[in-house]
Amino acid sequence: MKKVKVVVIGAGVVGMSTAVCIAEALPFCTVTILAEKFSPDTTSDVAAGILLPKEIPGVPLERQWRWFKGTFDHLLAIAESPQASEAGVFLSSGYQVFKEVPSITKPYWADIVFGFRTMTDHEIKRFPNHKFGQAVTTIKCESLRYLPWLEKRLTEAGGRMKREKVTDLQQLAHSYDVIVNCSGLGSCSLVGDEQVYPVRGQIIKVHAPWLKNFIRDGNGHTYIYPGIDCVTLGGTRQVNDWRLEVDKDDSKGIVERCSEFVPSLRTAQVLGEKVGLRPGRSNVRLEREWLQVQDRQVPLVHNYGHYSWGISLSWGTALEALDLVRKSLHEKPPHARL
Ligand SMILES: Cc1cc2nc3c(=O)[nH]c(=O)nc-3n(C[C@H](O)[C@H](O)[C@H](O)COP(=O)(O)OP(=O)(O)OC[C@H]3O[C@@H](n4cnc5c(N)ncnc54)[C@H](O)[C@@H]3O)c2cc1C
Ligand SMILES: O=C([O-])CC(=O)C(=O)O
Repeated sequence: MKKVKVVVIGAGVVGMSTAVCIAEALPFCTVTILAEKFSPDTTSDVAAGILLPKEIPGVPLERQWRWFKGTFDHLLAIAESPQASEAGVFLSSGYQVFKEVPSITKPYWADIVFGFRTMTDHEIKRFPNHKFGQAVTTIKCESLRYLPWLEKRLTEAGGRMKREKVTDLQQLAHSYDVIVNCSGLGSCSLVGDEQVYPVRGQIIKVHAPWLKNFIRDGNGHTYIYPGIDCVTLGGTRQVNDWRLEVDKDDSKGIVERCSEFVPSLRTAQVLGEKVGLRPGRSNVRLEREWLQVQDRQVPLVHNYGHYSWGISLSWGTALEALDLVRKSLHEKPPHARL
């Protein structure tokens, strides 16, 4: 039987997860990833990798719940397997603290993570500038390990990877039966989506093995995430800022703010600094359209615009993209139904 040719554009956490989901679930498909950049050079490689999303306005909560649940359960199974260390996935406990009591005190994912609770007065006293906090055990997924591990899994499932910048979807549709667009920020030029914009984020990796629990300021500007090889300090959220160079003033600000939480960080050895451009969008675009190519219509599934929550929602959104691909193979295109 002739195999169905699927191409996935993008090799960040969204593209890799989507490609693995399709290749493993639909063995009658050959899956090819085309990407301009692979690990360790994607935005996903810069991510701290904590699973702690915020509500995305305009997306039904039940759908967000599914995206997060799908990701959490998938990564939990890895965290509890002998592959956890190679894949860079582990349980991580800590606090999210707020200067003012937030409007949502119990997020939609409270029943998915472990041990979610409001911090006690005794605990919050450790953070004198903060009034309210949440204690939680969630998952940390380190892309620098996780992406190469997913690449291996994709190859084992028969998938292929090729470095290539895609500029013309029509052209691509001549060679493939299904196109899946996971190009993140690249979607602003690839599909002309004017709703996509960069949100620059800078982080610092430090040697501070004495820190075991994470601390995140509820506004998402300051965070301390202990990881496997180092502690990630962040961050910045600069809207429409395309600079990929490290900004020394940003670094100073990050150390300053993190040291207010943990003074010993002031003298921690710096191991590296990184910048990533988050694919900003008011909501994730996860839908299917049909591309008219001469006399046929090719399904084009979009899965991009994950902003600050790409790791947190990666597997769940990949599962939904897989559903759209599966449906497209059974449905007749609207044009053919006439
Ligand atoms: C500092 C920082 C910290 C973060 N921390 C977290 C966190 O703790 N938890 C969390 O959930 N999220 C976090 N994020 C957000 C997360 O990194 C993003 O949401 C996620 O990386 C988006 O993944 P992606 O695969 O869509 O995009 P990317 O990783 O940017 O991948 C896009 C892929 O598409 C390819 N591409 C683009 N255009 C084209 C084209 N025309 N042709 C071919 N290939 C193309 C690129 O080369 C790349 O391979 C953080 C982000 C930053 C910057
Ligand atoms: O906000 C966080 O905790 C980490 C993150 O997702 C980001 O910087 O985008």
